[in-house]
Amino acid sequence: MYEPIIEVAGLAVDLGANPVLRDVRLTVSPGEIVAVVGPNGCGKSTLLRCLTGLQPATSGEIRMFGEPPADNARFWSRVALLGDEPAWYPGLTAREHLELMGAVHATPRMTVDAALDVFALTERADAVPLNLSTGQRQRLCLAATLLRPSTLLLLDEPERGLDAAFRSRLAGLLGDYAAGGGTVVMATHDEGLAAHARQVFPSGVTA
Ligand SMILES: Nc1ncnc2c1ncn2[C@@H]1O[C@H](COP(=O)(O)OP(=O)(O)OP(=O)(O)O)[C@@H](O)[C@H]1O
Repeated sequence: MYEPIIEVAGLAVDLGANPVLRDVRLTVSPGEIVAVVGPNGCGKSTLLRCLTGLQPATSGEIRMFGEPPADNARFWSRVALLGDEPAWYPGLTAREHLELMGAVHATPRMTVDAALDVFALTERADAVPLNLSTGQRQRLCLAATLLRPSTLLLLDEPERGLDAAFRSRLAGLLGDYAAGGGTVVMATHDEGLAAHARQVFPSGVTA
């Protein structure tokens, strides 16, 4: 049976007096990779926040896995979010941050050593995040997001700080995730990442 993971209809969001989103329509099926694209300020991050339930809609309907998004354990057991850079735990190394992620999830998608390898952090595993470069910190964020079990990735500008080679590698990693049955929705300015995805504008118009 056809069961979309995400259904958005008539979504409108006002932030203060600012009409940010109007009449957004979006349907996402399992295994899809969707890139939310468009210029700065067009509402990409706002749409992603609405999908998590962290941003209330002014009007319209959002269904995630068939029900309204809810900030609860059941929702977050299926959804892995990459948003802004997180607050880091003082004194914990890159490896220890990943070990924490592995420890709180019964079935991580990969081992810590594999995540360090995939995200090219093995040589810097014993550094604290604040002593990593911007791109290395972003790779650590991505490693933590991909290590935890999920069926839906919501990624806000996953390319932030990454060099061209790693952006290309990321496209492959997201393709592998989708090939394994996962679904990806990302806001991105990266044409390479978007080229591997179905592109939508926050206005709901398909590219
Ligand atoms: N708290 C707020 N009050 C009023 N307007 C806001 C608020 N937060 C964001 N906005 C505005 O909402 C609009 C959409 O912002 P959003 O971050 O969703 O855009 P975006 O498409 O993700 O942009 P970018 O490509 O720069 O990341 C912008 O015009 C922004 O200035």
